Amino acid sequence: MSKKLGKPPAAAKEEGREGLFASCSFADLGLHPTLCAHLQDKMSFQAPTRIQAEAIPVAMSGQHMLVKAATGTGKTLAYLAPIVHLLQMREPRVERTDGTFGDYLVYGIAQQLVHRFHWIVPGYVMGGENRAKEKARLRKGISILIATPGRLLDHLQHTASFVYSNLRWIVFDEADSILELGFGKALEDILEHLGSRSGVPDQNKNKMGNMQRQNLLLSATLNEKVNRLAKISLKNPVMIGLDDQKKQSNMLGKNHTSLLSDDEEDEILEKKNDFVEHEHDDYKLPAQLVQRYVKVSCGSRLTVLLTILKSLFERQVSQKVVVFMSTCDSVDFHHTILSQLEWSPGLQLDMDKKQKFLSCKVFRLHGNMEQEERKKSFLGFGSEKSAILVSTDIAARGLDFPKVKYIIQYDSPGEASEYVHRVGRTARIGEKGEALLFLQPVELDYLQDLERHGVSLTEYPFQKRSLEGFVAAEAEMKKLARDAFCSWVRAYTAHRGELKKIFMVKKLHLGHVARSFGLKEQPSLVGRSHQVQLKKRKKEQKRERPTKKRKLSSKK
Ligand SMILES: Nc1ncnc2c1ncn2[C@@H]1O[C@H](COP(=O)(O)OP(=O)(O)OP(=O)(O)O)[C@@H](O)[C@H]1O
Repeated sequence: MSKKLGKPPAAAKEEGREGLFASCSFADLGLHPTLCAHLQDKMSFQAPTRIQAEAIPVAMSGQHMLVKAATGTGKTLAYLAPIVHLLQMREPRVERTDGTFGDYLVYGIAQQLVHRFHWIVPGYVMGGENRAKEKARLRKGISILIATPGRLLDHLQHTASFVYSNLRWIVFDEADSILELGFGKALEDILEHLGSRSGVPDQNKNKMGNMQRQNLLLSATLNEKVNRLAKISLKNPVMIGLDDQKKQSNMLGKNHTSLLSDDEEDEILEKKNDFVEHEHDDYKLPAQLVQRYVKVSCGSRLTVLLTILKSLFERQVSQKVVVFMSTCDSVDFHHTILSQLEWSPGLQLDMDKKQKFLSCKVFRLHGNMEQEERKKSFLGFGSEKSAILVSTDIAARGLDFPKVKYIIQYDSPGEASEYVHRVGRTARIGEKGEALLFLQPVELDYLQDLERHGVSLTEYPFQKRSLEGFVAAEAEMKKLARDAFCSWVRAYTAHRGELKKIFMVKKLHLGHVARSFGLKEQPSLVGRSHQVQLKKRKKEQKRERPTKKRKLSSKK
């Protein structure tokens, strides 16, 4: 799925933008004037973000690079701009028959970036499509190729017309996710095939003169799992965003005076050579993102979801929300509920007066949908001013929908890295954004798991809670609530004979009744008349019990 380039947010909150943009210009970074003009005039990018200002010169210098930066800070352009810069400078001009120069996982952004340089051709091979069509595209020539690992390896092994002898850059965007998806072996095979494993001399002589193959590895959630990929693909990389960690220059050699065995020493050395250390496994999130959780019992989840969505869309005319669910079936069910649920807002029960509970458009996205349907949802949600997207984790990574203000995680994501990418669909490029995680009371320990990765959430002041707080804070209010609770139960008990079979006081859950009066607990100090009612209730219950026993024994 492609990324989209948005214009810089004119009204983005200053606190979000503070520290996001660098004080230099794209030209200061050494990018070609035509490219700088294109970035500014056609894409409305006035200045580079800090991560771009750090990474672009490194990528242009030919060094390997490892980048960890928060979601929505412009990592894509950080590697793509230098690639396009170097390709458009090439003399003689890049031709389609020269084949592929860079592999990376983003297509839409590349299309916009090369607009002024028509001789540079981006393309993709991502699976889910006819292999013959992909082969035909590769035969014609693609200068910048976006690929999924499996499909790329397949073409490297089986498509004779795929020219990659000029390959100069290999970019692993969302490196940790590629590994989590089980593509570790495919990546190793790709690097082997391209002769780009460190320690192995380049097998394919590069027609770009003395240019070295350059590998770049990026993510907002680089964790220790990427160490193996980093070790086999990067040689003396420049590390960006990992500054509080040990730099590679600190790497130590083997200590021959050590009392440890060779195996133990090797293990320690292996750990010391790690690029990303376990104890610094925290993730990068946009500073302006507001993160909260709401504690909801399982039975109230759907009601709370509907209430929150309703209030979000009533609060603001234009509102874009992504709701994450754990499975495709759940997405289908909730998408239907959210898009079709009707209600009568007043007391008018006349069918004609019914209207949609949520008036905005609702889209869905998951892996079991046809490619065409997915594309439609993706483009539809992207272009709406006010809409909901119900999705599985398929939308969690890399997708750049403009103006998403709210992320709801109806089901927990599991891995903390997935949490970070889900919430990263909002608060992009300095915009404001909020995220809400649904947790059942028994799931609250998950918060500690997130804390271990430097992710902290506060509790969402859901209406019910603030009502309870309001009642509890004022003594007078509390008395009113208690009295109201007692008289309500009394009135319930006082239904006349026949109706008692319907309004059965013994079936009431008094704790729930108390909550309906804004009381956290059922009042224990109640008036005399209520005590009488309770005694009556107990008596009735007692009278009932032997009857049941009698019935049971008579059945035997
Ligand atoms: N210098 C810039 N000025 C204004 N907008 C920019 C700039 N660079 C990138 N953008 C825009 O910022 C948004 C986020 O960029 P991008 O998708 O590259 O972020 P990212 O860091 O890769 O995020 P993620 O980790 O979620 O994939 C995009 O809409 C992009 O067009």
